[in-house]
Amino acid sequence: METNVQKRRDNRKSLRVKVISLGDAEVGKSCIIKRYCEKRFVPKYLATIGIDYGVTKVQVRDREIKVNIFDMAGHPFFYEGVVLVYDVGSRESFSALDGWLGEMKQEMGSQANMDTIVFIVCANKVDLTKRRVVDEGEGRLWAESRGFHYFETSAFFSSITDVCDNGGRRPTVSEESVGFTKEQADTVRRIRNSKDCWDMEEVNKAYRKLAVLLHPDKCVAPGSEDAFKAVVNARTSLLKNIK
Ligand SMILES: Nc1nc2c(ncn2[C@@H]2O[C@H](COP(=O)(O)OP(=O)(O)OP(=O)(O)O)[C@@H](O)[C@H]2O)c(=O)[nH]1
Repeated sequence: METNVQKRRDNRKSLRVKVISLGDAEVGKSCIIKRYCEKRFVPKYLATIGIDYGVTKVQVRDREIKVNIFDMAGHPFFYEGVVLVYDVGSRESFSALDGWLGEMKQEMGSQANMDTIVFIVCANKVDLTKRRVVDEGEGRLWAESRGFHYFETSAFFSSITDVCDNGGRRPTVSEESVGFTKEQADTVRRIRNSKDCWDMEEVNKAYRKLAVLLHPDKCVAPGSEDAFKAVVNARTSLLKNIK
């Protein structure tokens, strides 16, 4: 028979964490959870109607962690982890992540301490390479500039069983910890999203500053190489037009 001391010791070792998944419809949240919890892929689409759709146990060092995964479903209780999912073939689902974060903050209320929550971003459906429209650099930059962990996932060929190994407090975002500055991240985003022709005056003024900021020798922010090339190309084409 188990003694009380033994029971207390087991309780101390066993932790329960609550995780929610957020993201647009059909990005693959249920499939990721099913795969993680049941180590199998369920290729059927069923619109999520319940709230509790995944329970699993993981061992992290000497601790057993019971992971309960819920969908959003409007239940304002405290979460230790949030899995933000988007479909790499849908820019809309990527752009929607800010809205999901905002909705979550609103739901948690003013006492919410977001710093104690571990955020995981799953760029899902990476197996469908031909329809991919959000590349790794862009997704990683969005996640890492907020101190979130980033994973490329596919319910077909990978799992996110590493997620709980990163448990504990969410790393605070500092320029030292992510390796790039906020200014560098904002500039990479601005340039990569720019569809307009460059204004010559802006380029002439900004080229030197941008080149210093984004040069691959100086900037390790994901996507910075593309951003640097875009700056160089813009300058080159402007110079051609002037000649
Ligand atoms: N190719 C591919 N298809 C996937 C992947 N993950 C999910 N799917 C498909 O995407 C569709 C939606 O998946 P779900 O897991 O139901 O999506 P959901 O985000 O839970 O959707 P809601 O319940 O509406 O919120 C299904 O038809 C899945 O078979 C993936 O990694 N690759």
